[in-house]
Amino acid sequence: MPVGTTDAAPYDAVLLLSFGGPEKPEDVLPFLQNVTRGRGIPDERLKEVGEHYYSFGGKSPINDQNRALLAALREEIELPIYWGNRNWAPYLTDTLREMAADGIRRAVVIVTAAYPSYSGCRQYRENLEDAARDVPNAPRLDKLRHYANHPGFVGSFVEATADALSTLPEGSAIAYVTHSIPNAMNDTSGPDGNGYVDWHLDVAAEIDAELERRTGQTRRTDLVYCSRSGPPQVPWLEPDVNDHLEALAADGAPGVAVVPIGFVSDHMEVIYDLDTEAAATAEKLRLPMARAATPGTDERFVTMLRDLVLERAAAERGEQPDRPCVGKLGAAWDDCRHDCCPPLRRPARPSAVKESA
Ligand SMILES: CC1=C(CCC(=O)O)c2cc3nc(cc4[nH]c(cc5[nH]c(cc1n2)c(C)c5CCC(=O)O)c(CCC(=O)O)c4C)C(CCC(=O)O)=C3C
Ligand SMILES: [Fe+2]
Repeated sequence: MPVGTTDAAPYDAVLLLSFGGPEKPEDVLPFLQNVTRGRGIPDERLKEVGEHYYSFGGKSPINDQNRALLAALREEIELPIYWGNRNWAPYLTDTLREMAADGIRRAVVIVTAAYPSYSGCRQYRENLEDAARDVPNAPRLDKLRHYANHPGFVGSFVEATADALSTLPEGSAIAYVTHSIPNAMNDTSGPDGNGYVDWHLDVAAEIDAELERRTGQTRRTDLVYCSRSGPPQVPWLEPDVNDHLEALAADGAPGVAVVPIGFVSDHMEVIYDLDTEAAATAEKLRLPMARAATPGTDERFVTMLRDLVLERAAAERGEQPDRPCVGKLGAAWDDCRHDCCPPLRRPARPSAVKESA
């Protein structure tokens, strides 16, 4: 049954908030400027990342992924669902303006990033604040809890990993992959620090455990990283997926399932850094590799998002909803603390979404 307007009270809309990406070659440079403004990314790295986009015709997959997710969500949720991005059209400010014009007073925000960190959480909230400041009568906004350890998200990756392994030789390894971030950013991720790595390790352990329950087999599994950026002297989370493939090949691994648990859909990092670059590394090493699917519009993922909207609505009405989660970390907080996931080089700014003290 689709979620009706009564179940979702006090919300009168949903906002899908994403990163955004270029649609055509002329968009690539202005997009990269939006993303990296004031972040000290070396020109070399920007040129390189620009080439990743040009090699796909200047078009990122992320916007079409979000259009597909919107269509799937609209089948499940009867409230109006809006879409806005941090770094490309439809820009968040325009979306909030449209919501205000439509008379939306209070919306629940789905972010297409599942884990705590400045890049995946507070940066989205700061951009909401910046956008809301420019919009008279902007709606009140609540962001869903981090959902990486929700059974819907983990379940989707369990199936995808099982599918990938089924195409590989017996005894193949699993490489869980996420976006690298500066070590210093991980140090302050989540309310107690190290949240980015801890959450990924917990999700990986749950997928491992479920696959072991199903098959009775254990195998080598690791958490590794892609898409490192920033100046070379700044330490980022390692090992890089390509170095890891070298290590697996040297150890005689019969194959590897590459499982992008850090990504909710096929972003550029997935189709370039994994499907293009890492796949070429594996080929060179003659290491059989299969990349597991991302959640995208998988039914478990879409149903999870619907359930999280209902859960949050119930909590805001003062009820005590069930908060499904797997792993050892427990369900995430609804409202982030004002001091969690701070920016690296300046104090935390106010955020448009509710925070706890
Ligand atoms: C943790 C994390 C996620 C996952 C959470 C989430 O999904 O938000 C993520 C997602 C994404 N990152 C993306 C693209 C880029 N990220 C960059 C740069 C950076 N990412 C960082 C971290 C993350 N990024 C960081 C610490 C930087 C350094 C600069 C800075 O501190 O901000 C750069 C600049 C060039 C470069 O430096 O590589 C680009 C172009 C796209 C769009 C892809 C598409 O088009 O499909 C998506 C979904
Ligand atoms: Fe990024």
